[in-house]
Amino acid sequence: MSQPNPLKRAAEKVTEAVQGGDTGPEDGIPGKPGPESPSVAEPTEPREPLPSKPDQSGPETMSPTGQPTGDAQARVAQSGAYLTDAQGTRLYDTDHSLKAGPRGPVLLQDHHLREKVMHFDHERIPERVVHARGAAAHGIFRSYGTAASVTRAAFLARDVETPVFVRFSTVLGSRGSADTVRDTRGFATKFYTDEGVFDLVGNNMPVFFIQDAIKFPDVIHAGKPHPDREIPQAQSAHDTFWDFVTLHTEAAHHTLWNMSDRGIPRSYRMMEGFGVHTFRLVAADGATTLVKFHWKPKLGVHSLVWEEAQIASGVDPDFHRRDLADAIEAGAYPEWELGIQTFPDTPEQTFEGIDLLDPTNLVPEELAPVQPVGLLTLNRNPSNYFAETEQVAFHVGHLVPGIDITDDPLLAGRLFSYLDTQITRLGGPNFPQLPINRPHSPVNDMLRDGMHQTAVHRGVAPYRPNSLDGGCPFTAGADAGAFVEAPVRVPEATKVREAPESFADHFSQPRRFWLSMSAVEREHIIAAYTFELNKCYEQAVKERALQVLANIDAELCASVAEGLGLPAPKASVPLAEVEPSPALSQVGHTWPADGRVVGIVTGPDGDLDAVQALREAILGAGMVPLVVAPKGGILGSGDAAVTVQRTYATARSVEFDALLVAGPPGVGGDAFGARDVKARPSGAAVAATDPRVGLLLSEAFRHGKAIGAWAGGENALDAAGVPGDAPGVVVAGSGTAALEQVQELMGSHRVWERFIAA
Ligand code: HEM
Repeated sequence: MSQPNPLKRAAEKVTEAVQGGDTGPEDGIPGKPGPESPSVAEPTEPREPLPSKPDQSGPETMSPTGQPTGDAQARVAQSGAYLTDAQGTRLYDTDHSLKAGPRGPVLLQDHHLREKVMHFDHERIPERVVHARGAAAHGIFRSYGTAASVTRAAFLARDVETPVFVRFSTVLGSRGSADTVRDTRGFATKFYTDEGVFDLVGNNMPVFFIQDAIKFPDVIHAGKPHPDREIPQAQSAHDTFWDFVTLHTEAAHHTLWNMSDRGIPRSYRMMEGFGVHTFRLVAADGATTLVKFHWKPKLGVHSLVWEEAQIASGVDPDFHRRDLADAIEAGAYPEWELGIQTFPDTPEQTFEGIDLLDPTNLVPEELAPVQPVGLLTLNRNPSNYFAETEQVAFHVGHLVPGIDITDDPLLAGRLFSYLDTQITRLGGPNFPQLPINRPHSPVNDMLRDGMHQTAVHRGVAPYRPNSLDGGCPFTAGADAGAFVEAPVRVPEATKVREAPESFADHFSQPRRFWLSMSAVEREHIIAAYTFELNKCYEQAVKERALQVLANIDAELCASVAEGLGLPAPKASVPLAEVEPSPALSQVGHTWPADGRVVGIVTGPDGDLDAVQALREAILGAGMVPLVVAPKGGILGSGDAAVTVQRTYATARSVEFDALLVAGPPGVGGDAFGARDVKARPSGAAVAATDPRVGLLLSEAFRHGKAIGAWAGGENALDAAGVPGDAPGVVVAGSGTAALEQVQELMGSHRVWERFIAA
């Protein structure tokens, strides 16, 4: 990555987060006046402002046109040295209700109690009906100008910088569900352009379950917990999900993506994003081009393995949220290139036989290369989760001149759904006035009043034309920067409730995806189907699922059938002849190790000088070192002192991309703190290894992580049953030599040879 080495504070920061080292802000609230308080006529409390944390600046007031005024008075209204009630009256006590004597009943007249509890009672708003669980960040999008020939969108002209807000999410789970469940991930970007807000509301998969939005309530009903017991949470491994996706075989492609490693990303920072639908770009001269949007992560596309995802759901349900926030706070800003695949805007709207209006289709990059058009950098965490991440309102209808829609029937329903749901979720129609949703370009609408109106509109004639308010604002043509719909011809047709014939092929695209996978990715897919279908109770659902798989690939079907203990059916349609698309596989590419997490496992008697040198080397390489020791605190003293970030009890393999095992100064020393374990096992080799370290190492080995050891650290490998000569296991003469080899191994993300299928 291009930032200066950013990770100096990462390790300490992570420690603070885990160990609760951050004691939080001071409240700056003055104490209640003592008995000798002077009379009200002589205020003697300090007049100079005390430090006020957290920043409670109120929202800025809005101009009549809905713009922030920057009015300092209004912002000060919710800050300052003194705690006040909502009306700005200073409080002397907020811990005791007003009572008739200390042991007496609480008085109804306690207006402060009522206000405080009333507000608390209404703190929650409905969670999103889908994508409820999410994490977000602010950033900048800088365009390369390479799209300027096909779109007149000003933010895509050369070297334009546009502020953005990006929210990542899971789809099925509730707001408090775990991050690492198997699911599609949302990847929604709000561009605050000079021409208005553009939202690219995409996913980390390029295809969708259904072809028509009218089925969206159905597919979500099927995926959400069962309505009787409200289980399972954030899971597709249940009967109703599989019932739906096997009855609606158009879902076969997206389901296959969900069962692949894409369903369990390693990090939001390491996910691709897709606009899914085909959009239409409009150039300055009015020429139109069909286009699909792609986000390509600079750190590469990486996934967890299923066991890691399951462990993380328990040991750190906030795994992805924490990863994103920590990386940004440490200055390791995640980056993605925005790219476009372009297609001629023909009346058929197909490309190489692929129907571009069918959102269950992707176009292989080998047929239409992704052309980079700009760089997204996320560089600031939100300061308030509710105000920003929860209240942000994305909408596929937030378009700017130069970007238009197509007749994809799934997109049509979305154009209705987002605004509609936000009226309930955000409590009325004025949510565009919330700070996170405000455009950065001037707003001069004629929308008035309504719940939570914060603008103080002036004038008497909110209609156009008028002759009272100085005439009326101009409406602009395309040449003056207006959004003008591309004048696309609508075919003459009869009204029907039907899908086009070209939407009927549900299996050739999933077959291409399957054939494009490496052996190890196929093994993961088979395991995922087998796991999920074994969680279903209904035999008929399992049998139908096998029929869908038979129509994709015989080997896939036979392997899953074997795991289910059922016979494999024959395909009921001819299997399509398709060319694999190597770009779809995550294996076989080499990626930078930037931002990766390397665990250094040591004990109190470990080679601390080497550990210290290793930390520096890891930081210098743009990665994050985390020292793992028997307990928290500081190991050693003086120059060799090493801060511990993870203890043996808290470290699990999922958190690390690689492990380095520090040897003791003298081989045979008690480097791994077995003394801390009550049930210490006997036997010389085992005695040197804490069983929790054994678990960490054996997990890391199973998960395909690169592992290095030096100066006796290999004893711990032996004790954990990790063969020193296995692929991706390095025993070196020094910590830095081990790191060098481990770093190279990390380029391919995992040691794929360790997986059975490889
Ligand atoms: C290509 C298909 C789709 C994609 C890529 C997609 C993506 C997303 C994303 C990323 C979000 C979360 C936005 C956020 O972070 O706030 C979201 C929310 C939502 N989506 Fe979709 N979605 C798709 C299809 C649909 C369809 C067909 C409908 C309805 C007909 C729909 C309705 C919704 C609703 C109601 C929300 C909640 C919005 C809110 O409460 O603010 N989506 N979708």
